[in-house]
Amino acid sequence: MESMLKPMRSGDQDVLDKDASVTPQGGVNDTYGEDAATENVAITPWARLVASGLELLRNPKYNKGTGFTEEERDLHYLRGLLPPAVFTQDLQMERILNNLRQYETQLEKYVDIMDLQERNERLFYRVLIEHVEEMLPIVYTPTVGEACQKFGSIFRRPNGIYVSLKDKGKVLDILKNWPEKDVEVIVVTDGERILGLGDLGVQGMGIPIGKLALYVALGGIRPSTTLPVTIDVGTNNDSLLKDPFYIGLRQKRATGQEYDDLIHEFMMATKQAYGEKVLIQFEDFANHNAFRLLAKYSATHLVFNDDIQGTAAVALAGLLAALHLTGGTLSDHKYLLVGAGEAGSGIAEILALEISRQENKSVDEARKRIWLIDSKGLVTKARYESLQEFKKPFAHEHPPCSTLVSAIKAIKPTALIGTSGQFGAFTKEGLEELSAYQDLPIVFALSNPTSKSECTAEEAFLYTKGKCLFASGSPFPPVTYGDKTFVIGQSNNCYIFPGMGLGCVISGAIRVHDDMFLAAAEALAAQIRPEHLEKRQLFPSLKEIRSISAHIGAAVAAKAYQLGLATRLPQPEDLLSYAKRCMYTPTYRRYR
Ligand SMILES: O=C([O-])CC(=O)C(=O)O
Ligand SMILES: [Mg+2]
Repeated sequence: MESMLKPMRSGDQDVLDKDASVTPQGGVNDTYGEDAATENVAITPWARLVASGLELLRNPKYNKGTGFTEEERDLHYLRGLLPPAVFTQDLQMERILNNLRQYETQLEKYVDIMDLQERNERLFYRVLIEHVEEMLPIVYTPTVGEACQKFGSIFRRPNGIYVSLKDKGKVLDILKNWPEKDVEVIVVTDGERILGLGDLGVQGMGIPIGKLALYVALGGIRPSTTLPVTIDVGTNNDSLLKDPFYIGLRQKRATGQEYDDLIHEFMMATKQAYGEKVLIQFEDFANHNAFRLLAKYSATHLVFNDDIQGTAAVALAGLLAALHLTGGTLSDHKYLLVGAGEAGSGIAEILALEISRQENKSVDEARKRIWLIDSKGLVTKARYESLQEFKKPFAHEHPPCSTLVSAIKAIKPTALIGTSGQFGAFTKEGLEELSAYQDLPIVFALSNPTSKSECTAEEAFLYTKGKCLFASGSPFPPVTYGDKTFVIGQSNNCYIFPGMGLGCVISGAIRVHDDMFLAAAEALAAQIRPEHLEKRQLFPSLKEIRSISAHIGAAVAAKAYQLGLATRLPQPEDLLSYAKRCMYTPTYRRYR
């Protein structure tokens, strides 16, 4: 009795440590080893504090600036730290937009609006959500491309996690430095193929930041659960290596085992830190890594590659919408994909899969409608041995064609889909040829940003004499040809990934299945109405994107449940209304 009451002396701890039956082991969720730690093991004293005063104003997650009410100013030690006026969020938004519209360049607008994200997160998302068509070209494609090119010069406050070769063996520790422990969506790049702009090294970070801003604004994912990551293994971009303001490792890209080891450590650390259900979106990796990493980690992680699968699903949705105007089915068309990288082969594969489902035939049979042309010409059987794996299934028997025009003449495609990253690849001659033998040729110029588009919207309508069904990856204004004005649908994966993320999160999916992308594409295509088709608009307006994302999220979640990949049980009865209810809204909360 007496011994039980004796206070423990420090020496006793050593006795306890030696006795496995009483040494604390930590629970299953003791990711950071805090519970398992003994007196001899160091841990970090993480703490959560209630912010007040100036700290509250400097905390973007909670700051409301002039939006704090009189009562909140008293309660939270803010009185005197703010000018006397109290603004509504509406008025604050108007002020932000007024300022933004004064800037002459898009890059200035980018810097200004991203600064707002660092000051007042809710106001930032309110502006994005309510002015999505105006804001997307700034925070996202095309301006984000320029922002990445100049990321070192415009760098102000860091956002997200940078994992570099210097951090080998410490990636889990790095994740612990991120203040949020409940992470649901990660977008990760290694910066090697940023849009169509090539290797921008660590400066590719603008892309994960931009994509995740869209996950929140367009897909309703909670901002605190998003994590942008850039893995810096060096860059082969000589001008960046010479740029004094470059913010990454100043070395050539690591490859092989060294590269694979760092990626693997990161992938393992994410699971350890955030569990099985964290969604990881691979973004803007170069071809030679993109396909490999996707194949490798699809089996063990909740991952997808946006440039392969997201772009493919959005293009498929555009093609399904186009059928309303051309008539017939997907298998009545013949597709020529210009550029056979991630997007090109992703589109080819999803198309083949959808055709095989619709027509009840084999995927191989369906692939016969689909042709690829790359920098070496038409992908044919004769080139089989030298082709990269992902192109081989589309190598058909055919005499060689070295130019696009000769391929169009020979194949006579009804849909021409560009993912080449080559500005001007769709020439006047090519488009004229394409429209010579059909009434409504489908022309998708998907390369980003605008400076890499295969043709402009105007060129597409001009050279096809107003016949084409056009969509582009980057935004274009409406085009008037003759007495008709056409609205240009943006075939950009931003229609798909936010809803995909929402669907995964609300269902607690543990793997991404191709059928979830088919479901997403069909859900997007179902949003097309006669008023869109009248203007030959193959994608609904981005103004409706939150509702569209909810539909996509519900369709993706339904598929995840159907496939047994969902863990959030029981399944909600009405997935659409559940998806809507789960979406983040940026109105201010009242603080007590
Ligand atoms: O970011 C975009 O606009 C679409 C995309 O994934 C890319 O072009 O790599
Ligand atoms: Mg991309």
